Amino acid sequence: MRIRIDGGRLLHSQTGELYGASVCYDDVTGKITAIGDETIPADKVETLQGELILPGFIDMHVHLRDPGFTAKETLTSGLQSAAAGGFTHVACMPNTNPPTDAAEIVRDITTRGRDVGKTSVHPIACITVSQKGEALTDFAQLKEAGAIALSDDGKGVQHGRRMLDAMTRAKELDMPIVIHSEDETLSGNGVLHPEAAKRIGVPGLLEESEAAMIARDILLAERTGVHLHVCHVSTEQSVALIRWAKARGVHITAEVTPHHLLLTEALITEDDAVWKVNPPLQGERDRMACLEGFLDGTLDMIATDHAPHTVDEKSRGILRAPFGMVGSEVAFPLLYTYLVLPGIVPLSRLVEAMTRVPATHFGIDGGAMHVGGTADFAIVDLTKEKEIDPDRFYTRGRNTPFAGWRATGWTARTIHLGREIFIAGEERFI
Ligand SMILES: NC(=O)N[C@@H](CC(=O)O)C(=O)O
Ligand SMILES: [Zn+2]
Ligand SMILES: [Zn+2]
Repeated sequence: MRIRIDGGRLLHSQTGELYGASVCYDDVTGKITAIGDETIPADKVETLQGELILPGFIDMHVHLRDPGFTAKETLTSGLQSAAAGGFTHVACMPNTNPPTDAAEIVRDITTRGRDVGKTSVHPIACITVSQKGEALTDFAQLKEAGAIALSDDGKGVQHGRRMLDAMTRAKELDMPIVIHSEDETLSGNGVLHPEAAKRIGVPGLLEESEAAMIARDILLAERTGVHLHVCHVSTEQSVALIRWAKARGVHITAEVTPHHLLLTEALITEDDAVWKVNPPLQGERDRMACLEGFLDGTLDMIATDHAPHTVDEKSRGILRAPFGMVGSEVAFPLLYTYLVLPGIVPLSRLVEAMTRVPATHFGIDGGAMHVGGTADFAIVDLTKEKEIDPDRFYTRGRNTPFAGWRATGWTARTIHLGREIFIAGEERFI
């Protein structure tokens, strides 16, 4: 059946302007069949009230916690949460139990993810067996099973020579190495930015631990030619190093999270683990450098680092609670409301960083709107403003410091491969 959506607004990929247009797609082939006006023939017509029809969002960094930590999240709840945030593709990190270090685990996530019938999931497999930082996993088998990239996210690969071996092998197989940059000899048992740590009375986590590791891996990426992707960049020094690496022609990409673009350590005035995230919220100078890096393309894409934990775990105080914040459902509304509306970031930059850019760098079929392309849409309502209420989340996680913030730009509907995977207000099935 050919379905035509009238009354929506599209973002012009060249000019960055919004314009009214009708989009027609086939719900059997899952392809866009026409972009034009209300005269395009169709079997069914739906009419919007000026909502944006954006390409489905792509998030290269989520934690779905399945297998092993299903009290925090399941494939079902995590992918439903992603769909509710307008995402049609997510890449999930391997710090599950068991960790994604073997082909059968990659296949299990892919198969069960497909069965959920929501957002597509692309497993990122471990660099080292059990994420122990020692023996390398079998990259060829992991790739063959469908792993999109390799990472030990949650911790960094501490041993330099082993990372060099990993990059050499990954380059041969044309697989990206995705790094959680943390030199543990510097970060130690730190939990917050040193300033905030002093206020709360917990150990500080040195900002330098991030850039130190990025510097090492840039050098190794230059030597090996691997595609190096840097997770959740948070400091001014890291941005400067990545900018330098790009100028040298190193094959490097980087992501920044909504929380590192919007929050700083100065907000942490009481011992509430809702603020605890790795890398930690940094200083205002770091936040501004991330913003600048995001605007000039040094930080290529937005990734949420959606990291759900249980209410119980997050009630243990900053020292004892696990690191992490949820992100899938609030990413676009927060960035739209607090960066695009005040004129800090152009809408076109935000949208490309959540669509075309990750699609291009990771070879995902999506991220653009053109005839013959995949019918993947985030239909976004810019008129409805509401308060962020974690109790209404689709994710099992409630851990967000943005609770109570007002935002607009909520996803009204998400369409993936021509099928509706989310309608605002739909029932949660967890
Ligand atoms: N970001 C976090 O604070 N936590 C992540 C781990 C990670 O992304 O490094 C988690 O798995 O909970
Ligand atoms: Zn990480
Ligand atoms: Zn992560």
